[in-house]
Amino acid sequence: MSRTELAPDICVIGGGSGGLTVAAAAASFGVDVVLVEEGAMGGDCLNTGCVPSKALIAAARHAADARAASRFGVFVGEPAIDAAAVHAHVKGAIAAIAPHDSVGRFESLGVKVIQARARFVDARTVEAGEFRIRARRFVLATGSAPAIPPIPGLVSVSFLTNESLFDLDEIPRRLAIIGGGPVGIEMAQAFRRLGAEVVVVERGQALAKEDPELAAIALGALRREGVDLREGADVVRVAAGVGQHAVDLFLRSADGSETVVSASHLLIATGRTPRTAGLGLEAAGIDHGPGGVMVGSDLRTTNRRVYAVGDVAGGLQFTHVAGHQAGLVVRALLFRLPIRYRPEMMPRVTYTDPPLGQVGLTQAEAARNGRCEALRLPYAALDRAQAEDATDGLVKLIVGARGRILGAGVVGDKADEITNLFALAISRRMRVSALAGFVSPYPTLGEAARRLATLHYAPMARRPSVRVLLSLLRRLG
Ligand SMILES: Cc1cc2nc3c(=O)[nH]c(=O)nc-3n(C[C@H](O)[C@H](O)[C@H](O)COP(=O)(O)OP(=O)(O)OC[C@H]3O[C@@H](n4cnc5c(N)ncnc54)[C@H](O)[C@@H]3O)c2cc1C
Ligand SMILES: NC(=O)c1ccc[n+]([C@@H]2O[C@H](COP(=O)([O-])OP(=O)(O)OC[C@H]3O[C@@H](n4cnc5c(N)ncnc54)[C@H](O)[C@@H]3O)[C@@H](O)[C@H]2O)c1
Repeated sequence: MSRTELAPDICVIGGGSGGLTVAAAAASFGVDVVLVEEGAMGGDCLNTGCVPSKALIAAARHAADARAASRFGVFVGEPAIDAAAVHAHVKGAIAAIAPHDSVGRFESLGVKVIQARARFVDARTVEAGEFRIRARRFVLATGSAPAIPPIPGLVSVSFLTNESLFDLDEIPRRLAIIGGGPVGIEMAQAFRRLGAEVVVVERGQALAKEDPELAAIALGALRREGVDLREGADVVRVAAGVGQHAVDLFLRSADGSETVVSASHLLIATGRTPRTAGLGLEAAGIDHGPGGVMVGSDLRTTNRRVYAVGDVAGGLQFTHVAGHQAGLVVRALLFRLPIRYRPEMMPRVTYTDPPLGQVGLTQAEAARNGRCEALRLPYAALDRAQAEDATDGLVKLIVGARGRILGAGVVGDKADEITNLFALAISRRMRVSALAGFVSPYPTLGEAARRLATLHYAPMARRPSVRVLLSLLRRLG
């Protein structure tokens, strides 16, 4: 097959959160960019990840709010759930954002978009459809796919992943979820609120990457809402069920006891596999392993012409991380500025209700690195939380030597938004004095930041030297 030769400045492989950011930013400076995308523009986040999951969570929150309204003296009764309308809302959210990520928009920015599968044929050439692309630099942003665990019997039953879940236009009668990470836990609460019975089977601890004290509050809320969360349980076998039960899960707990969980639907949420297969990475001299493409803190692969960003580069798998890495790569490609990706600065939020946000080090991580102070403020101490009857929450601030803010974690109402404030503090390497010195509007939940900073200084007020100084000043009149 004779191919059309292209020689752009930059070739981006993958049109998801990472790839689109690189392409749009580089094109906005007039750089010649080719973008290759084999599937839907927008990648996982828009089509099968963040956007549909958050749209479903929003619908579910309205159902939960209706149920909880009686606490405030407002009686609306048990909400009726119209599954088709919920599905339409989810698809509507995707459709509203899709034009921003579309081929048309990128072409209008000056990007040449090739809709085909890309594959390296040598260290500086990629083939995609009818094109042969020899670019000055390549950016690999092919994302990740759901990891399917090797559970006996799984291949012979039908199951959902994030790639098929949002096409459901019914609410499962009984949903079993394997995996208690952010995907499993967010979806468990959403489907439970929309009327499904939900069982989550997690072989270790649910939300294990989070501060256990904060995770316990989010998971407690799920359990109170009726999610059957089974931690420390191994799925030893899966088989087709009978009658209403499409699937049976055979579980073994840590104590050796065995149980069977039957469900109408099964969701696999056991992590991700970087999309590296079929990319010709060997031909290009790009080292990779099960965790993804190997990159240094400069985001360069073992082929100096090729950078990798987002899920395919392993590490933290979030849209904002892919976008941030993309921005760093653009700075390097266009302005030759050095890159130093700092994962410790990256915030994350699990969108449970209450949500759980974290940035910087958790208390346990900080303690491993040396002495630190963990300041804690329960939501019950915040007037706004009392007014909202949203006292189920906790804010933690981890402070290191000379008052340096090392980390912060929030679980509670609007923790997702409050995390932004702490992300700024960490990214600017602020000290706790910066949080003590700003005025926060009353009554807000974000006031917690200033209140925690005040707690840091409280012991100082009890120091004898401070008392002596105060009495001296008093005597001066
Ligand atoms: C259910 C779910 C919910 C999530 N919620 C959140 C959230 O709330 N917040 C958050 O920050 N993150 C969330 N994430 C994670 C987030 O979706 C990913 O981290 C993000 O999409 C990664 O972006 P990316 O650019 O690396 O990959 P992707 O967005 O997956 O894009 C990769 C693109 O590359 C294309 N591609 C792959 N191989 C080739 C090839 N050979 N040739 C051409 N094109 C190719 C793919 O078709 C795809 O479009 C969620 C993930 C899931 C599964
Ligand atoms: N709010 C957000 O930002 C958000 C939401 C969803 C997903 N994500 C991203 O997507 C990534 C993938 O999420 P995820 O939840 O699929 O993966 P994950 O790796 O975070 O969690 C998977 C869980 O499945 C468990 N597991 C694995 N195999 C199992 C088995 N055979 N039986 C029982 N349990 C098993 C693991 O112990 C783990 O707790 C996350 O790392 C996150 O970065 C982010």
